[in-house]
Amino acid sequence: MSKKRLYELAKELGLSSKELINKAREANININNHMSNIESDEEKAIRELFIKKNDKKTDNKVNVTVDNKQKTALNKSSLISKEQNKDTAIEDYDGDFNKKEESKKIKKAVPAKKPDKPVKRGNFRNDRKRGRPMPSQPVKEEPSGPKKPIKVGNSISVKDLSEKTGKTVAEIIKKLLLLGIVATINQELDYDTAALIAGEFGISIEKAVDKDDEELLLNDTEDKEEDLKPRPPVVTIMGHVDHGKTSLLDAVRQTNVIATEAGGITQHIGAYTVNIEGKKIAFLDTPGHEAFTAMRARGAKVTDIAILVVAADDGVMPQTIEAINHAKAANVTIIVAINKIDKPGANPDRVKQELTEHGLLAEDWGGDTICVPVSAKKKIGIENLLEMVLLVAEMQELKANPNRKAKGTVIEAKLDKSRGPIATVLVQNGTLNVGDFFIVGTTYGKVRTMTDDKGKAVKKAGPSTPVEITGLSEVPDAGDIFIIVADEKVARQISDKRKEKYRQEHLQSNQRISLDDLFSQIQAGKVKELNLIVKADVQGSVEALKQSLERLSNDEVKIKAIHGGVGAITETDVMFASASNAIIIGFNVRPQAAAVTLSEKDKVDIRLYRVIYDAIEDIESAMKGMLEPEYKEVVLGHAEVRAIFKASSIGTIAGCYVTDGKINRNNEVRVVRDGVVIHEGKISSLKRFKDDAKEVNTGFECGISLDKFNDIKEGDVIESFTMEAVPRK
Ligand SMILES: Nc1nc2c(ncn2[C@@H]2O[C@H](COP(=O)(O)OP(=O)(O)OP(=O)(O)O)[C@@H](O)[C@H]2O)c(=O)[nH]1
Repeated sequence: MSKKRLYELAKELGLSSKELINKAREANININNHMSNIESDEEKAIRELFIKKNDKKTDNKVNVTVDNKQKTALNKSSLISKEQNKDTAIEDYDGDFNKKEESKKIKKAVPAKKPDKPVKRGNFRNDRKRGRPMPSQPVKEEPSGPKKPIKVGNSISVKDLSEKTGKTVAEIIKKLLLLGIVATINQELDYDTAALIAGEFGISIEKAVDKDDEELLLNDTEDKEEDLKPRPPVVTIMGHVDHGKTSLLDAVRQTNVIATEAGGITQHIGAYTVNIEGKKIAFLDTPGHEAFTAMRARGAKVTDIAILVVAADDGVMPQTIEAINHAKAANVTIIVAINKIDKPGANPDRVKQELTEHGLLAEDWGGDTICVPVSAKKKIGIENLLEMVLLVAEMQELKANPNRKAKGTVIEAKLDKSRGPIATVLVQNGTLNVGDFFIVGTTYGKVRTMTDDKGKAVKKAGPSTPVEITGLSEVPDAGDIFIIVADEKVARQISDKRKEKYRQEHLQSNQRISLDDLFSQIQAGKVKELNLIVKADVQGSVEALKQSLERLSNDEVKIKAIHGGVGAITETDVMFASASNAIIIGFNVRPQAAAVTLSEKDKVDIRLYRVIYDAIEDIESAMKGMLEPEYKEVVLGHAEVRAIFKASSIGTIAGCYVTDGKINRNNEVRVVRDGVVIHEGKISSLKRFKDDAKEVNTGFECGISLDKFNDIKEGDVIESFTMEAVPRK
């Protein structure tokens, strides 16, 4: 008799695998995971155990706890074994209420589940970034002012300082006036000024980390266990090139479209949701581990499950291994889809064999990695794969609280000509509503419209739902965290704070490159690279400019267009330029007012053009200065040493006669004795009689002293010269 898998038995009993494992463990039947095989006597014991338990429950008049999930399992199990289902599942669970009542009672019964079953949830997995508890409240002030130091971030408004210190606004403004600062109630004071003013009142001040302010503003609270509801899993598809990632994504999407809404036109918004017998799975649409890792690098944790596609005719390849490592590093469960099983050369066992070398042991070989044979092309095994995804998701007990302000991650973002900045956001917790104010990265906005992956306008989006939104003030980056805030003021405040922080962190003071003084900066700093940010009215111009400008690079100066985009020059562009010491080139676009202000503050050079050629020519000529110029020595004149005077205070003074050209005090000189250069250096003093002279011309006498050189003799020739840069071609 073939052994039964635990999850199969769970299905039959209408339980989650996790519940069954827990129950089995109570009875000392040791089972590792939902894929474990169960001996027939164990199966019997479990059945008995469960039936007994259940009878007890019915006796005690406790509602049987079958949630929707289990109900689906019940229904599904009927496909497998209708008879058994009748015998065990329905009768055992339904106890004394009739079938019609079932769904109503089932729903009602859910909350009773917890107290009824004190099962320890050891491996509770939760991918949401949990909000930290609120920082302690600001110190309560006594009328005389607080004893403990008050916390102030990088800046604080006069009003807030008044509140924190317990002093009136007038008192603070008066103190400021005494310091020569004319301030208004809403004026932001920097930390040092705030500290000074507080000090005047005998109140000490402490630097608060910016985050504290932000956390207070975000007012993010941790969800209570009882508020958490199951949420759909979020899945990423990874694998080696050509193993069928895109085909599989399409196959999954099509399976769903045919099953649920025939003819529905799907939109590519970066993610989509599939519906499998009432249960949802969210798929991220960008295949490959690069996108996954780029997101993770930005601190975003989006994926719950990774489907690793391995072509059955090709086996484990370098990117398969990479994908395994990336998924493991992110602690994401891997399900293997052995693809292309329709091909004549397909060898699933070889794939499994190769996977063992990378720490993935197939479950039918005794391990716990689910491997599903599929053909993306022939649409074989897709539903089975999706069922496995749901099974793993169930084990993970993924949960979120739909009844709170939404929080999520940007999956994709772009600038749309007519609609402005657009982002696809995956809601990870809470529910997103049209009209919500949000902060995302350094930018903010208000959800104006929301569209789902079927192109349908929606008003709400719950956990694990991807939606495309409009109403952003700028285009965010993929991986940016998206958080709903109380109102526009808070959104703007946090955005300002983040922008300022970003600016502070990336500001390399006095190292700004500008086209005008590029040359001298290069000389001083030996800069060999010119970073450009290119903004233009249309994508075509962006690309054309980027390419033409980068083509100006040569061996000595590299031109790098580090960023290109369509639309006005924004504050973010200036920040980016500031951070990367770049020059902004605008073609047929204007900078926004805030961008101009910031560029002046941060000394970011913005160049605006209406003709591409002008832009190229400008950079080209700046580059000529930028190149380390070739130097040529130019001799300016000679003077003959005719007498030597020693002065204790100055040292040796050479009495000279300028024979040709001129001697300029600021130019370099060399001392030539019998045709040999014995010294090169600077003039320390040049005099005509008693007076200092700047320059002495041919035919005149003068007194010359040299800097750090006294060994000068009668008959020496002092040659004045300069180095002149020769612009390169
Ligand atoms: N016979 C067969 N061919 C398949 C199957 N799945 C994908 N292919 C083919 O394999 C090739 C690569 O498939 P893609 O889906 O583009 O693979 P990918 O992994 O997305 O490739 P990249 O996007 O280049 O990384 C295509 O020619 C597909 O038609 C399958 O199940 N059976």
